[in-house]
Amino acid sequence: MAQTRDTAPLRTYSYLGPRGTFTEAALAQVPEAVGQNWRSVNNVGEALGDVIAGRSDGAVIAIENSIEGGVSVAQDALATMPGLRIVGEYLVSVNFVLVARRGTRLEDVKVVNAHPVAYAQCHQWMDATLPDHGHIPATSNVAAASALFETELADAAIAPPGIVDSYDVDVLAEAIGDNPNAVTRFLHVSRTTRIPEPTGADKTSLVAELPVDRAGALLELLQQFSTRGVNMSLIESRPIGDELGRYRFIIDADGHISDERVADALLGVRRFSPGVMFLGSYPRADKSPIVFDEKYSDDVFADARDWLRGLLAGESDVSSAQPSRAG
Ligand SMILES: O=C(O)C(=O)Cc1ccccc1
Repeated sequence: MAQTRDTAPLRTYSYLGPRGTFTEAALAQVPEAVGQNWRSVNNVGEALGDVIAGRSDGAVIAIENSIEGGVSVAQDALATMPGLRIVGEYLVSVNFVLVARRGTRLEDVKVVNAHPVAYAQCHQWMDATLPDHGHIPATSNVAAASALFETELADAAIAPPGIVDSYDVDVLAEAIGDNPNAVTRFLHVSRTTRIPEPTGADKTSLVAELPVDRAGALLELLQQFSTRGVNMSLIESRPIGDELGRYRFIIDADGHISDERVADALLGVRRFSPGVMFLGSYPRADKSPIVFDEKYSDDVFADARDWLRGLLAGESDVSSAQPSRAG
């Protein structure tokens, strides 16, 4: 096993490769991964499988794009592979170029290699510029370009701008993404059950199923958060897959599981949902502090609990009169 100078073994992190992908740029932002062993893999399931099997200590996976929305394969993998925890999130700006083997002209491009998420983000440009093109899916943005040198099935590839540093390609068009401000959110996933310390700017992710055939069940799920003053930054449904019409919900809530209001909301979800999975509490990539109403602060929850404990212990209710809280 590889060793550092002080003989501590290097940790291994799996990422969607090969080198030069946006996922690698996200991994480069993970402080504990710097200087460690990076393992390039071909898909999200392989990266998470490495973590579960102990081949890697962590994995970085794309989870959401500002144009395309949730990366469903990553959401489904997290919801169905037990033993994983999210310990961090990172943002990477994504933009794309169209590249080809040297000498290819744009008007000769008939078939394009592209990662499906990248392809979806360039579809306006592709449809306007190459209206009759075909698409071959690639495992990653860099694999799309490298495949140009393995087969001639495609004439061009959608790739990150840095591709020119590693491959001998012509750039046929730059900035072909439909939105120049596109951002992808990546998760750092590990096997640890140790929850990162709260920072005041945290996020909690979970997956919850609804009780079947109950009117208002989704509203009731949302109420678990709203009645504790917890904002949700994401809620997305994904089919469970066993039959039509059954969904699980992927939820990101503002705050940390050690915040009383978040813990109380999780207890509510646990009581209500037939299938709930805690995915982790971790610092937000934008470091923006969570804003919440004073009546949902930790002190107010603790005060209410003390009051109840006192009543159960036979204390009089009079001494614990609390200052009134508006709202
Ligand atoms: O990491 C990459 O480069 C990928 O191929 C996955 C991807 C696809 C589109 C946007 C961000 C990440």
